[in-house]
Amino acid sequence: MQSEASSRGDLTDVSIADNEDTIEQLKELRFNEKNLIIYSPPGTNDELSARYLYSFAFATFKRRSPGFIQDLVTCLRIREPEIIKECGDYAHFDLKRTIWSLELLREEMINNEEFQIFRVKAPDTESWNAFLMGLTEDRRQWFSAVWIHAECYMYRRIWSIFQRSDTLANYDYFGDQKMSATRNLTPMMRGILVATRKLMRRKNNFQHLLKLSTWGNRCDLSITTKGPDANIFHRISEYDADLLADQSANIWEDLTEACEPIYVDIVCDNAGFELFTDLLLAEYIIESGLARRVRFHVKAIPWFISDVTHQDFNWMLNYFRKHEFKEFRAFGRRIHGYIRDRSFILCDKSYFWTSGYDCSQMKRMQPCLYVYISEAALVIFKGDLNYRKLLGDINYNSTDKFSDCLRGFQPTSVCALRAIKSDIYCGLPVCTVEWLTEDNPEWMISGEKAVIQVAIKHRLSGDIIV
Ligand SMILES: O=P(O)(O)OC[C@@]1(O)O[C@H](CO)[C@@H](O)[C@@H]1O
Repeated sequence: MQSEASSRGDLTDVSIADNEDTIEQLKELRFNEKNLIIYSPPGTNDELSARYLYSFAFATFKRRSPGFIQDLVTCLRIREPEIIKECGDYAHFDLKRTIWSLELLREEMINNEEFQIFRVKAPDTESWNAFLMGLTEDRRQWFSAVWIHAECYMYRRIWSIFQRSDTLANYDYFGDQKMSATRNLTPMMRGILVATRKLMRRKNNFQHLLKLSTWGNRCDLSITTKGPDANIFHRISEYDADLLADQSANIWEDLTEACEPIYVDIVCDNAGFELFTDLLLAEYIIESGLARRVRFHVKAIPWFISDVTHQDFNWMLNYFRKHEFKEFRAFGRRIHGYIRDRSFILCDKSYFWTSGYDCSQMKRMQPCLYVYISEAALVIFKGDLNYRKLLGDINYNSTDKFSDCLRGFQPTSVCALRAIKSDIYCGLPVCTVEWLTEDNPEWMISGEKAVIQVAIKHRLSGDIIV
C-alpha cells in the first residue's frame, strides 16, 4: 500500500508536470499569436511556409532545424581534435567563434527574427543579398518566408559562419557523415555493381536503372537516415506500387528519338548511395549509346547535409579507384576514363543551385546556365529539394500537370526522379494524396513513395533554345 507521504509526493509531481505542460502550451500559443501563425492549411497555389501550423515547414523550423544546429554544434565539439589535425592549431579559436555563431543562428530561428544580409565576401554574396532585399517585408522571417527560401537561407548562413575563419573556410562540416554513410553501404553497392554489368540496350533495362536512381533518393542524411533495402536492385518491380507516377517509358521514348548530339544532364542530389545509382544510370546511358555525354551538376557549398559537392564527387571516384574489391576498382577506372574522354562532365561550380531562386527564375538570373542546360536533350532533377526548386514550393493541386507546374521552365525535356519527403505534389492521380493521408498522415515525409515525371520538349536538330 502506498504511504500517505509518497502519494502526496506523486500528486505534487503530477501537478508540477501539469503546470509545466500548461506553461509550455501558453508559450506556444503566445508564439503563434505573435508570429501570425495560421491554423488552416495553405490554399491551392499558395507558397509553402512555416506560417502554417500543421505543415512540415512549421515542424522544420520549430523542431527539426534547431535540433539539427544543436547536433552540428555537438559534433564540432566532439570532433575538435580531428578538426585541429585537419585545419591547424588555430582552428581551436575559430571553432569557439563558429559554435557561438551557430548558437546565435539557432536563437534567431527560435525567436523568428528577420533574415540578415550577408557580410562575408563570397562569389554569391551579392546575388544572395539581392535575393533577400527582393523579398517583401512580410516574407523575411523564418516563420513567414516561403519555406524553401528560409531553408536555403539557413544552409547559406551556416556556410558563411564557417567562411568567416581562415582555418575552417574549406572544411566540409557534413563531410564525415557523407563519407561514413558511403562506406557503410559499400557491401550493398558491390552487389548492385555486379548485377549491372553488361546490360543490353533495352527499354526495360533503362527503366530499371532509372527506378534504381529514383529509389536511391530514398536515403539522405537529413530525413531518411534508414538505409535502402539491401535487395533493392533485384526487387525493383516490387516497388512499382509505391511509384505514384511512372513516366519512365516516356523518358525512354524521348531519349531514343532525340537528335544528335545527345547530352543528358543530371542535377544531383545526395552523395553516397544516391550518387552511386546516378553514376550507374549515367554509365548505362553512355554504354548503350543513348547519349554522347552525361553532365553532372553538383552543389558549390555544403547543402542540406548530404548533397553532393565537387569534393564528394571526386572523393567517391577515388574511393572506388583505390578500393580493395576489384569490381569497384574497375568501375572507378571506367568512370575516370569517361571523365578523361569527356563522356562525363563534372560541371563547373554554379551558385544557382544554392541560391534562393527557383528554376522558373533561372533564365533571368543565370541565363548562361539556362543556355547550357538547353543543349541537353534531357535534364534529370534528382530528389525532393530539387523538386521543390522546380515547383517553387507552390502548393499545387496534386492533380495539376507536372509540365504546367514548371511555370515556363523548359530549357529542354525536364524529368524529376523524387522520393517524396515533403508536402508538395503534382501530376498525381485523383484522390491519391487524400487516400494515402487517411492511411498515414505522415506518408509524405517518409520517402516511401516516389515519382518519375517528365515534361517533354521536342527539339529540332542543332537547336539551342534561349
Ligand atoms: O533533396 P532530398 O535529399 O531528397 O531531401 C531533402 C529534404 O530532406 O530536406 C527537406 C526538409 O528539410 C525536405 O524537402 C526533403 O525531404
